Order: sequence, then structure tokens, then C-alpha cells
Amino acid sequence: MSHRSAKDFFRPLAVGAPAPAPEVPARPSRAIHFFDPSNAKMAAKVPAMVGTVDVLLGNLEDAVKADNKLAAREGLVRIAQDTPTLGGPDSPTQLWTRINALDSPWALDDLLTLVPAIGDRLDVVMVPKVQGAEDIHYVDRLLAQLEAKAGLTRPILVHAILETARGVANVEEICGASPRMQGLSLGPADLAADRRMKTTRVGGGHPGYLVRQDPVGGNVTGERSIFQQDLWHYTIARMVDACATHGIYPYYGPFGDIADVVACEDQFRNAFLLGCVGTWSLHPQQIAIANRVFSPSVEDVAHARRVVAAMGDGTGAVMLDGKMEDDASLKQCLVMVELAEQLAAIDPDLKALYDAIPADGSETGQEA
Ligand SMILES: CC(C)(COP(=O)(O)OP(=O)(O)OC[C@H]1O[C@@H](n2cnc3c(N)ncnc32)[C@H](O)[C@@H]1OP(=O)(O)O)[C@@H](O)C(=O)NCCC(=O)NCCSC(=O)C[C@](C)(O)C(=O)O
Ligand SMILES: [Mg+2]
Repeated sequence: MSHRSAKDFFRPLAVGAPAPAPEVPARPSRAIHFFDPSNAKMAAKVPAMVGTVDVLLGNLEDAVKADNKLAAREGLVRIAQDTPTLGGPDSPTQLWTRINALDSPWALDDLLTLVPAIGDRLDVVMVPKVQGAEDIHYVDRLLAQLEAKAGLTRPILVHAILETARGVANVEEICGASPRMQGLSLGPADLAADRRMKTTRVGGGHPGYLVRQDPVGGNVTGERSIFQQDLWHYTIARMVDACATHGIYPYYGPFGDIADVVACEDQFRNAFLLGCVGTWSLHPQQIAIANRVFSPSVEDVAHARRVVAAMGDGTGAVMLDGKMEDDASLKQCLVMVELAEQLAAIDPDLKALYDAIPADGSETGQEA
């Protein structure tokens, strides 16, 4: 397989296209909120959501009826044009879209329409059912041609949904396929079908996927604890490693049981703890869950600041509350402190909470 040279990697793929950015801009994206631009009721809610959610995503793919594909595409253009505060580098809320699958009758026209019309405001294009680097290369070149033609000065980024077994097998090459790559999301429904998993849900657990306590005293019919396991742990962990390797961001994905806000929060929190930066929201009530879970708690930030203060120049080992802290635990705490700073810069409520913590984390309790 041939690869572009290191220097070519950061040259535009079309004459006149903007140069690729060396780093993915670190913009908060705790909730990627999906809406169907062909649904008048949902579309009407979008302008008022600017500033209340990190990402608004106009969905053109699955969950939009085949008969509504054109209306969704045109609706997204109209919404962006009528809502000048949405999207682009200065907006508090990024504008993303999920285009149709590359083998569908709609994907080409999705990009041919959106880039000239609203390309200056479109931050990220999410590509579904990505199988390998070849899918990213196709979108990469096409976007460069369209950006050049439209005279855009800022490259549109690309986000891949991992929802086929082949996509998971190729996850590293997908992440490294282009400097446009912004991140990855899990597509648990399509992925489960493609893998022939025996689940019928959109994300979340399954009561049959469990580990059972050993029989007590050899009594196999006696009372035993069971522990439900996370079906998505393996895939999320692979995504996190692939994304961290390539300097891009991993996200959970959809949680389809809208009413089960408790299990939704658990699933999101597992992803947060494993290294994901955000998740999807399908219904307005999931935005608050995502914002809560993907923002470090006051206790975590206070503890992290205490460790940073106690570690001085960051080397050596100290005892804090009976626990050893060293260079490596300091690095974990810096991940937390830096995330808190990024979020405080865009979220006044969080800023107030974090600002109330003393700089050295003192007078606050233990790690959450
Ligand atoms: C679940 C549904 C059907 C419940 O819709 P509903 O109307 O029954 O809900 P509701 O509770 O009655 O809604 C209350 C109000 O909120 C509005 N509303 C409701 N949702 C939204 C929204 N998202 N954005 C903005 N507004 C929304 C709704 O229109 C209503 O407005 P109203 O008070 O004026 O009557 C609906 O929320 C919905 O369609 N959500 C988006 C679904 C979606 O985008 N699915 C695709 C992503 S998941 C996926 O594709 C899988 C994946 C990754 O590919 C793979 O795993 O393979
Ligand atoms: Mg899907």
C-alpha cells in the first residue's frame, strides 16, 4: 500500500484548497445533538439551541425517510443560512452534518450541495459506515476540490462512524487516513447487525451478557450474584487507542432508550472514564446528561488541582491523603485540569463552579 510522504500529508489535495490543519482544534463537543432538518418541529427548535449545546448535527442519513432526503439536505442549508450564529470558528455551537453512506444515491449530492452553500460554517462532516482508509481518501479529495471551488479558507473536518466489522478491523488506518480526521463515533446498531451480534437495541447493555459469581460451597442452584457486562467495552477501548495514537477524538454514540436516563448516563460515563470526549444526543433531554457526564466534577477538578499544587516541578513522589502521587498521576490530573479550563472558557455555569475551587484545590474533599 502506498502512503503519502510526511510533507505531502499537509499539502492541500486540490489547487486553491485551504491547507490542512496540523492539529484538531480542541473545541468542546460533549453532546453532538442530532436533528432531522426535514422535520419542521425539530428544525424550529434549532436556532434557540445555539449556545446551549456544543454541537448541532443536521442528520441526512438513517432516521431520515428516503422520501425526505432532499428536504433534509435543503432544510439544513436553510437552517444554517437563517441562523448566522450557528457554526464556524466563532460560534459557541459547532455545525456538523451526517451525510448519507458513500454507496447511497445521495452522498455525492449531499457534499455538492452543502459545501458551496454553507461550507464556511460547516465544521465537521460525519461519514457513516466507514470501512477503511479508502473511504476517507475519497471524501478528503472531494472536499478539497469543493473547498477550492467555493473559495473556502478553512478546511472542513471529517468524523467517521465505526459501524462495520471491517471498519473496526481498520480503525487505526481510518484515524490516520487524513489530517482532516477529527474523530470517531461508535455506531452500535449497524455494527451489531454487521457483526451478527444478537442484540436488538441502539447502544446500551443486554441483561444476558453477564458474569455470574462462582457457586457457593459447590451449590450450583443456590443464590449467586450476577454482574452485567458492557457489550461495547472492547470496541470503545480500541477506538480510544486508535484516536489517541492519531491525535483525534473518540465519542460514544447513540443511546436509543430515550426514557432510560439512568442507564444512558451510566453508558456515557463508562465512555468518559475510558477516554471519550463526548457522545451523541438524540433527544433534547439527553443533552443535559451528556454535558454533566463529559464535564469533570468539581471534586475531580479540586483533587486534580491539589495534586498539581503538591507536585511542585512535577517530578518525584509525594503522599497525599495516604496515597502516592508521582509524575504519572500528575499527568492524569493535568488531563482533568486542562479539560476543565477548556470547558470553563465556553460554559459560564461550569466556570463559576470551577472558579469557586481554590487554585491549590485545598479545603475540598477527596477524589469523587
Ligand atoms: C427519538 C425521537 C423519534 C423521539 O421523538 P418524539 O417526537 O416522539 O419525542 P418527544 O419527547 O415527544 O419530543 C418532544 C419535543 O422535542 C422535539 N424533539 C424530539 N427530538 C428532537 C431532537 N433530536 N432535536 C430537536 N427537537 C427534538 C419534538 O419534536 C417535540 O417537539 P414539540 O414539543 O414541539 O412537539 C426523536 O427524538 C428523534 O427522531 N431523534 C433523532 C433520532 C436520530 O437522529 N437517529 C439517528 C441517529 S442514531 C443512528 O443512526 C444509529 C447509528 C449510529 O447509525 C448506528 O448505531 O448504526
Ligand atoms: Mg448506523
